[in-house]
Amino acid sequence: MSIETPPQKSSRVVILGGGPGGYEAALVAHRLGADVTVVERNGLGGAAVLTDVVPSKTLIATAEWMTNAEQGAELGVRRGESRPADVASEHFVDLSVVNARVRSLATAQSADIRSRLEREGVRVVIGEGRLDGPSTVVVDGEDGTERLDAHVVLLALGTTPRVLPTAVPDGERILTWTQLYNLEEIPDHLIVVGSGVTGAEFAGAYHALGADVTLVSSRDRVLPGEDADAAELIEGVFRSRGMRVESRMRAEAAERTADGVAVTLSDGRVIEGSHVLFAVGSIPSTDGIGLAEAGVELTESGHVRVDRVSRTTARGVYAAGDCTGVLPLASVAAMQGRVAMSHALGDAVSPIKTRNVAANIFTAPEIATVGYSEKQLQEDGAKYVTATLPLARNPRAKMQEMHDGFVKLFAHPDAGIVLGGVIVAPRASELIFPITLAVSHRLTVDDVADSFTIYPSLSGSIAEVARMLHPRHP
Ligand SMILES: Cc1cc2nc3c(=O)[nH]c(=O)nc-3n(C[C@H](O)[C@H](O)[C@H](O)COP(=O)(O)OP(=O)(O)OC[C@H]3O[C@@H](n4cnc5c(N)ncnc54)[C@H](O)[C@@H]3O)c2cc1C
Ligand SMILES: NC(=O)c1ccc[n+]([C@@H]2O[C@H](COP(=O)([O-])OP(=O)(O)OC[C@H]3O[C@@H](n4cnc5c(N)ncnc54)[C@H](O)[C@@H]3O)[C@@H](O)[C@H]2O)c1
Repeated sequence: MSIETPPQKSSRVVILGGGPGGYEAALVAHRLGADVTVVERNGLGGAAVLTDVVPSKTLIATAEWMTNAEQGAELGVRRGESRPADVASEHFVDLSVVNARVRSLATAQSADIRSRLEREGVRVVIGEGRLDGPSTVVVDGEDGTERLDAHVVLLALGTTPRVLPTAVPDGERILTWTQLYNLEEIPDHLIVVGSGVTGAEFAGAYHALGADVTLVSSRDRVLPGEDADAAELIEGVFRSRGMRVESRMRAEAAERTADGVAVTLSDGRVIEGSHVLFAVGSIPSTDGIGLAEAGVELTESGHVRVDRVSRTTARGVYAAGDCTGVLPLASVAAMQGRVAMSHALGDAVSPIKTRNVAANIFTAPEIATVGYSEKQLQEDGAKYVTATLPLARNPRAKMQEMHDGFVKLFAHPDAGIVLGGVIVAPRASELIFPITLAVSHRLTVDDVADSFTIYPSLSGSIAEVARMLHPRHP
């Protein structure tokens, strides 16, 4: 694919949105010689830092500790002299302390990003921005209204939680995930509606923190978009730990009761809990800010239509991140933003390849994936071979009492090129990298199998699965 790269150094760039799609782009544009302004209505770092990635993964750090503590008994850990008590029961979580830590980490990271941008010479304007045509951004800020003319505009607007009109959040009992971090006590019974990645992560985390959890899942199984074996395993783990999963069920409405919430399900039943969390998807923040008037075309779902170098349909206007609906991950948002600025400012650029993106679901165990999924390979009618090794066969996993998980690889049957992989394991997010390298650089299963791994180590299973896929030519 040939890409025109107009030389536009010393351009004025205005970026609407200070999340990963926006702030990473700002740094690149500044380095490429542009005069850069970032307009943000909340805080730098965006939803990623203030309400989504950073707070959820910080909360999950405590949940992970609790999950590990539960395993202590199996490893022979006892508290006190020869007292065979269950270690987990000796610990409880003080949610007010956990959430204070979550909020302070998020605020500090947001402040760090702002100072980094300003130190490098990027101007930050706090206020609500909108387009007035393709090359002017109008900001309603603390100091009144300001018009910013730009050669290049980047829309990095992100999304906000989808809200059901029959279950309007009140921030106390009926919640979106952005409102969870003010809770002072672990809910007695948290009903989580939606079993996508957000719902599954919070359901797992709150269960580990000590809440009773009911997960309302509209599909046959939780995590419908993920590798089927991985999703089935996680649902099994959820159930075996005592979580209730209401499958093929939708929440129709939620209302407050005297001491909690009542959630009406699609089969007419009403389930009661102390709190309900709605994790039913997100809406792009693209409405009412002059996009259509400026020639920026939106898709039916309200996302900004972009090509593989992040151009919108309006000349000089680019878009990055969740507002494009390409792949809602912080890493992808940042990559789209960098690609947009490199393209706009005439630097070398390669179009985004979402095939190489690694992603992780922070349940316990985690699910990490990279490259082609089995579903994509089947839909494309691609030739592939696959092998899976249960974690329980790995010596290190046995030593650590890790029972649930596996390593799975997909490869081309003749050339042996690694096409994709799935790891379900504690800290799978850290283990996936060798497979990411293999997928990105078209390494073969033999390349992976011939590399030394530590004995004993979980990564030994990656080499062993690769060995199982050694192409045999007649
Ligand atoms: C609960 C949860 C957990 C997640 N965990 C992970 C994870 O572990 N790893 C991962 O990679 N991804 C994760 N994601 C996805 C990740 O949060 C998003 O992909 C990422 O935030 C996208 O970045 P962005 O820059 O597009 O948007 P955002 O981070 O949403 O930033 C957009 C910014 O634009 C601002 N804005 C919007 N409109 C205007 C306007 N008109 N004027 C001024 N400012 C405006 C908003 O205030 C916001 O700050 C998670 C998502 C959720 C919901
Ligand atoms: N660890 C991570 O990287 C991470 C974490 C969270 C989110 N994300 C990103 O955000 C994206 C969106 O994930 P998400 O989970 O927020 O949204 P989603 O749209 O993927 O999932 C929402 C789920 O709620 C269900 N649902 C909708 N209405 C319902 C109702 N009334 N009752 C019951 N269920 C209902 C939907 O069928 C869907 O399965 C993910 O694909 C991922 O890319 C990433």
